[in-house]
Amino acid sequence: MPETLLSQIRQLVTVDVDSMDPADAARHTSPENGLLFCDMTSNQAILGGQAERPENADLVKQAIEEVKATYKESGAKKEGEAFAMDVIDVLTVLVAKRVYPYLKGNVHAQTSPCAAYDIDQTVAHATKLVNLFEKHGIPKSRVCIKIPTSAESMVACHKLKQVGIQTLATCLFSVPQALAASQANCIYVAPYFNELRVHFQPTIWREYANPGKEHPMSQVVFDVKNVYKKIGSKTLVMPASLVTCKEIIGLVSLKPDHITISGGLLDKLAELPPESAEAFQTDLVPTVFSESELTADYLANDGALLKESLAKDAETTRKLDDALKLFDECEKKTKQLILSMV
Ligand SMILES: O=C[C@H](O)COP(=O)(O)O
Repeated sequence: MPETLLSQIRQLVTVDVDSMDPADAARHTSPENGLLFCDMTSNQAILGGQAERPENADLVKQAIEEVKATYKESGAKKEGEAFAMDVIDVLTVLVAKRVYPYLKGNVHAQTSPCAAYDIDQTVAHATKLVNLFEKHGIPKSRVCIKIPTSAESMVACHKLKQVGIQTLATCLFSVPQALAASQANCIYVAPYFNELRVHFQPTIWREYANPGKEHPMSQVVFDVKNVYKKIGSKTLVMPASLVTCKEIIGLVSLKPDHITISGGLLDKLAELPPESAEAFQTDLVPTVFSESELTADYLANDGALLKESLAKDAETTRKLDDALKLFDECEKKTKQLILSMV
């Protein structure tokens, strides 16, 4: 019998840590007993939070020195924002490396929001990140690159698969995005249960008495799972952007493959008793999609069909664009911090 809500949830779904803080990972694992998280997810907001912590100043300085040393070797002469971006990439690896011992799966790193609507830039940034992880001893097979689910990005994921780079389609709010991600052979999709802004502006977060049934994203997650089953997709569903334990219980009732949970919510789950089996059952009914919707090629012509679907879906487009804007603000803030430390 599980002793806590967290241990119960771990029996029902693969739990990942949505944090780059090794203390969060350490509190809920026991490497000597084989209790580990599967993956560690991250994004520009999570990395920025780590970069700002005074106790991580030495890590930022280490990243700065490493980039300067590589410039010396190669003769590169980047300054300002371009230099700061190189430092962010190294810092991402150094920070992720501290959580790696608590994982049996992948470390995740997100491509720059600036690249989100450009196929070549996304491919280049993802490749650069994987190479940096390998340089620091984390093999390609244990790295997953998180890429926001625009049409261009999904074409990039398809290209990255050809060179053995694992990807996750993040900031996902619709079934067509999930179909495109599956066609791109992403290993995961991350439907955002709440739009990213709720973490920056908590007053816009809306509470539902029964999130697993009433929250509009529950139906999307449920439909993605069912559609994937129908088409025999290998892409795994890893919901993200959770605010409460109640949301997590509701999501687990939809039987996702994974769920990524922040340090604060892991702590709360570990303090709560297990729930009844009924709490993890759903009475949602899958939406019916036509054969042509399921088999259409979303990636052809640089993702033309996904572009069309996003153009018709104002809500998904707004949430995706807003997440990219917030990630961009976080990335810019981290760049300023780095430049102030040079
Ligand atoms: O910013 C926090 C949200 O949980 C987003 O999740 P993520 O790390 O999968 O992007």
